[in-house]
Amino acid sequence: MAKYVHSMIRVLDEARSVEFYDRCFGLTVAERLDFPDFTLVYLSNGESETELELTVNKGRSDPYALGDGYGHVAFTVDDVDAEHARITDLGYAPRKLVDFAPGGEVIARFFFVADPDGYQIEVIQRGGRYR
Ligand SMILES: C[C@@H](O)C(=O)SC[C@H](NC(=O)CC[C@H](N)C(=O)O)C(=O)NCC(=O)O
Ligand code: NI
Repeated sequence: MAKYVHSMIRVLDEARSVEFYDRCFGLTVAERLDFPDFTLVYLSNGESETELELTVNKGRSDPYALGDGYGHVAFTVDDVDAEHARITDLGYAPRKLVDFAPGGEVIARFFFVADPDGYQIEVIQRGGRYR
């Protein structure tokens, strides 16, 4: 049985990204592997076994092309309305809250917020199918 362990995104500024994921989602650095050309930073909330891996290519300053393939990384929260207000107060400008009902019935309430490199992060109300 394969075990899902992480997703990786490439970021330009390690400190900026670590601060964003800590302030918005309580992720902290579980492991940091530094090499001559790049650094791998593994973020965890200390409970979930899955991590977010940040790759920092040293000397890279031009923004990554995220393309039209990348969608989002998702978190669930206890109170999505309160988190929307809190992340707004932090100055990260989340998009509006959505009651997502593609077939007429609401299947999720969520919002998106862009991380410092432009990766969209989905924040979903916990409950229903989202434990
Ligand atoms: C250890 C494991 O979690 C990894 O993800 S290492 C994968 C490896 N990463 C790198 O070489 C980092 C620097 C590279 N310039 C990059 O930006 O990825 C790798 O094979 N990366 C290629 C990839 O497509 O992920
Ligand atoms: Ni990896």
